[in-house]
Amino acid sequence: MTLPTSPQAAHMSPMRSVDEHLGDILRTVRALAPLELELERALGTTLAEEVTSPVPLPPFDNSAMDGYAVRAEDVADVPATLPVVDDVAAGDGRLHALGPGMALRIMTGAPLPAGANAVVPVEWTDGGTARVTIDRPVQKGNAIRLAGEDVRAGEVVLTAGTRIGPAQLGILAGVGRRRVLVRPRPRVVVISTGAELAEPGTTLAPGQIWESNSYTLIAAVREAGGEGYRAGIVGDDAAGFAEQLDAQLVRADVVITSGGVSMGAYEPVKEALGPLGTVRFERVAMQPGMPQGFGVVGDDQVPIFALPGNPVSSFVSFMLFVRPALRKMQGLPAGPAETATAVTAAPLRSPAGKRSYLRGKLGPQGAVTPVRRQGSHQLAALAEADALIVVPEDVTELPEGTTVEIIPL
Ligand SMILES: Nc1nc2c(c(=O)[nH]1)N[C@H]1C(S)=C(S)[C@@H](COP(=O)(O)OP(=O)(O)OC[C@H]3O[C@@H](n4cnc5c(N)ncnc54)[C@H](O)[C@@H]3O)O[C@H]1N2
Ligand code: MOO
Repeated sequence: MTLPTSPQAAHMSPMRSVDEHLGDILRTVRALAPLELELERALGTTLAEEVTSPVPLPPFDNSAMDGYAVRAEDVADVPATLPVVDDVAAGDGRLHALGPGMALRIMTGAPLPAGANAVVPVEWTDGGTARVTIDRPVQKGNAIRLAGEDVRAGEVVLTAGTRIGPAQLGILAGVGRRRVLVRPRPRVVVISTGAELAEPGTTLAPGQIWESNSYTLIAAVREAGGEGYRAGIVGDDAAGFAEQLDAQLVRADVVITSGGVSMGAYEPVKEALGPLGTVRFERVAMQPGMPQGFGVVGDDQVPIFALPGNPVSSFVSFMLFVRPALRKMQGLPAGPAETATAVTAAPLRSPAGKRSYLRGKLGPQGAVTPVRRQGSHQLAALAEADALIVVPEDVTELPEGTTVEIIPL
């Protein structure tokens, strides 16, 4: 049997910067076409229209409390006893009018009767049903919610590009909408490659490890607003990978692969995608995550991210490159991962010529401590971290007490 040969390191092109690679990606991906969805399905999507209210909100003047609708003038001298002429409950569609010297029992949300200018909370009265004695005077307008004081008719309540969360769904329903035009959540298929990978929950055979990247990546996809699908494990065979990719393309807006992109003899992703000419494999000047592939595949030109297999590398690559792409597809502002600043609580080292994303733990007073294990395979250390510490390409050593950029996780 002839073993496949490794590509020759001598012919490698220079590394691209993180910013150049992200630039290529953001120039390639497009916002997904808008789609009308029922409200029940719209959580987490991004609005693709401006939403206005067809009516004022509240639509009519109404009571903010359970109590009695009165004219404030009639209860200026207390105690005041007034006849209770009727009851108005929320949802009462009758036209009520209040004459001088009278009171109407009224509930929260009920329409304010014509002629009334204040509501006395029941707690300030004897609670009478035929006659009521009121112990405290009220100001005009007390406990009244005026029509339009939340939203005027025709007013914009949500602008295009707004991410729909629970409160946004509430106002959509509140202005009477059943359906809404949104950019959908991108459907992202994750394919893990590697002959050594076994499903978690199974017994490990010699040479095997449990597959973890797809779980991390799918969770990260969900947090970034997408729908993640795990396509399972493909071995180190390029034909098997190509077949799986083909089968998955029908349901994917984006494909992420992990593994099979470095310099080994068995690199199925590189082998299958390289010849297509639409996916570039490059070395990006970063640590971890140096080997990266990106391009488009299939008739629909589906963006594909071929991420390195090391667990920390694939996660960091997701945060730097895939997340901004998913944001752009959702019509959200997309650019480099957002950073904050922190002060190092220990000295740091970083390779020359590469931007490092060290795993760190945030502490009190804006301090960040690098976690003890910084290997690309050290997944437990990643799980301990809550920030990536960014060390620029030209910096190799940082003393304790240096202000650094961090990417909160
Ligand atoms: N001669 C060279 N070797 C390597 C280079 C290089 O430049 N020259 N780069 C190294 C770097 S950096 C990285 S990162 C890795 C990337 O490798 P691949 O993307 O080809 O990934 P694999 O070789 O398949 O796997 C790497 C590592 O990660 C483990 N792995 C893979 N997939 C999973 C998964 N789904 N769940 C958990 N763990 C996974 C795999 O077992 C390997 O240990 O290449 C270096 N080598
Ligand atoms: O660049 Mo690889 O991503 O460290 O281990």
